[in-house]
Amino acid sequence: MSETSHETEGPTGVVLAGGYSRRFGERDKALARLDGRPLLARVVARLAEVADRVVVNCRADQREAFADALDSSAGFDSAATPVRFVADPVPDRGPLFGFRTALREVGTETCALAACDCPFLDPRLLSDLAERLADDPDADVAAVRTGDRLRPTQAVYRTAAARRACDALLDDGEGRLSALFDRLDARVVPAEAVGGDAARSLFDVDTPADRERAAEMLDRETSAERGDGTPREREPGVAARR
Ligand SMILES: Nc1nc2c(ncn2[C@@H]2O[C@H](COP(=O)(O)OP(=O)(O)OP(=O)(O)O)[C@@H](O)[C@H]2O)c(=O)[nH]1
Repeated sequence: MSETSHETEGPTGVVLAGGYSRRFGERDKALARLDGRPLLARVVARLAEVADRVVVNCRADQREAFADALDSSAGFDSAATPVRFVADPVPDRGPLFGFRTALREVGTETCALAACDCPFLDPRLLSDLAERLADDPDADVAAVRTGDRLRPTQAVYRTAAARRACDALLDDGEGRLSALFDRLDARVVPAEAVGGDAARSLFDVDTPADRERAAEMLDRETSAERGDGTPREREPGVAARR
């Protein structure tokens, strides 16, 4: 590992959470609970395993409920990993706009981007990507490829390059996060080769049925764990609260 300061400084975690959860229905999926804990709290706690600080990008009207959700069930040490909220100046402009908003609050050379709806986000995947990015000075982002699809969330970016790319894309009227790969040099890692469990990590909750599926995934694991006496799922490296 290089001794240079930018490579020893951890990435900032960025959570996109400003969507309207339309497929989820009446409720904000970021606050939907899985085994008693809001999805947002699960994602922030997992990001805190690899990030020294976390920026949560959301709408102004979500902020209070999100702060309450993290206070009551964060499952991580908020003194060790400070969380800042940054609200989109205009709501509903899409995740790329949200990422640009969040990037304004990022002071580290790199950042790890995640969506709020991936309750099984795997810190091992992000730390693997962070290492690969540090090892490749020509790359702007290290990202997972599943099949022929590059994944813009659960990717680690060089902050300055990501800012420039967001600005240029938004100026061109582009709103898709995946368009970042048109502008950035990506170090691409196939899902089969990346650290951690990529399929599980990338599982996202869009609908109530997805939340049920996530609950079943947890239950199945719990039953399997009971067989060998291992305790119920907890955030990696963090003692279970509640
Ligand atoms: N800041 C911001 N984040 C967004 C916006 N739209 C989506 N996101 C976030 O981007 C991530 C992926 O988006 P989706 O899974 O489509 O979430 P969503 O837009 O809330 O859900 P649907 O309304 O069902 O599409 C989620 O973490 C969202 O919170 C937006 O307009 N602004």
